[in-house]
Amino acid sequence: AATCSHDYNQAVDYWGRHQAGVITPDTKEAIFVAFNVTARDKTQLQQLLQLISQRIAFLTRPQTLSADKTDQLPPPESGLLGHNLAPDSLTITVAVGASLFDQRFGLAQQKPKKLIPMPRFPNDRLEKSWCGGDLSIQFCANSRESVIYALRDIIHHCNRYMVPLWKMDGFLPARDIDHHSTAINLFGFKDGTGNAAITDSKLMDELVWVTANNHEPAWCLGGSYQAIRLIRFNVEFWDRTPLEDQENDFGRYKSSGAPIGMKHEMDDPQMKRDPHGDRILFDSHMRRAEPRIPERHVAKLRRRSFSYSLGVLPSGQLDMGLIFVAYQNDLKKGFIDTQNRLNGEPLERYIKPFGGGFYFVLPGMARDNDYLGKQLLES
Ligand code: HEM
Repeated sequence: AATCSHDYNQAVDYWGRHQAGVITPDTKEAIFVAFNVTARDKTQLQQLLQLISQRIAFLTRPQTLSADKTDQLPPPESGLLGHNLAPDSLTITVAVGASLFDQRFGLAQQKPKKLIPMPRFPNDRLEKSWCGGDLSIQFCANSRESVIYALRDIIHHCNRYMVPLWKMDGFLPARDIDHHSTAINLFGFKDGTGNAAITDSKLMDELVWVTANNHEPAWCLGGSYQAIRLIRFNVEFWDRTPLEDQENDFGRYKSSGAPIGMKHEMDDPQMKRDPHGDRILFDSHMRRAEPRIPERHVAKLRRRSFSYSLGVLPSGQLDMGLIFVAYQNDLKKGFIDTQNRLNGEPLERYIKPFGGGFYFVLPGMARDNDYLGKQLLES
């Protein structure tokens, strides 16, 4: 008989050299929220980061709530998870935007060298209310109520010092997470096949984590640049597009995920044996993003995207698409150069980026008496 063995008590360590949620395993649910900081000076900013860090330490481990309550006061927590707080693989990842380094907190000298506000790329139609923010917080877990609980808790404890600007809910197919298969996106294609393996720590240092090689301010070591892009899909148009065109747009088969001309998802596309782009078109998403000239990982980033699905647009079309997320230790060689290679790709007929931002994921914190951003504020 089939067994359901979902372990809600599963916990992901929040401490370490790096924050969790960047190269920890994919989850079924996510929330991305950008905040503006209303703290008035550096001391209040420090209090904010300490508060967030304490909440992360609390929320990401199993807890039993104490029974004492006063009916004359608001309950201390939302109650969404009942009496036992089970983290369900919750990770909370905090990153800072370029605007945090303006004159308010005296941090201009400490700004990560490559951190800039997200520019407009040619196919973008950016909506201001979906862009930027001083902070980005990524919540990931395997159930919707777990990420909502964590978001509500953090806002409850920290709203003295920050206000939410925009929020987007994301998901990955539960069946793919449960089966450890590559998640299928809302175009029906396996998304993540070409990603560098999170188990290869040397490669993660080369692509994702800031190391001494990146010549960043010392406090940045162990951090990473986060690029978030909110990308709307025209799924009605896509669903009327012939399969061959869909597959040529990506350079991979829809059902197997194999590179065109190959059998299996993980097969090498052997682009050297296709020098004229007869098999995998030069214009395909895969070949533009990762031309493999001369080597693998021309795109120096690691993707960790989620799908989103909202309501109906004024046009009567469905509002759904991708929360594209990339982590890299060099925003230029990672997201920006890759996006510039993709500009003008045939896939653009079906996609419209409308929001997001660039942020820098703070280095990790130690298990006790530490807080995120300590190196930044005390450097
Ligand atoms: C509408 C948005 C997008 C969709 C639907 C999409 C989907 C896909 C799919 C299906 C693949 C092939 C499977 C795989 O290797 O994961 C892929 C590969 C890739 N995509 Fe995207 N993607 C989107 C946007 C982007 C953006 C904005 C970037 C970066 C700027 C990007 C970078 C890459 C890279 C680097 C690969 C790996 C290619 C390889 O290693 O062969 N994608 N994408």
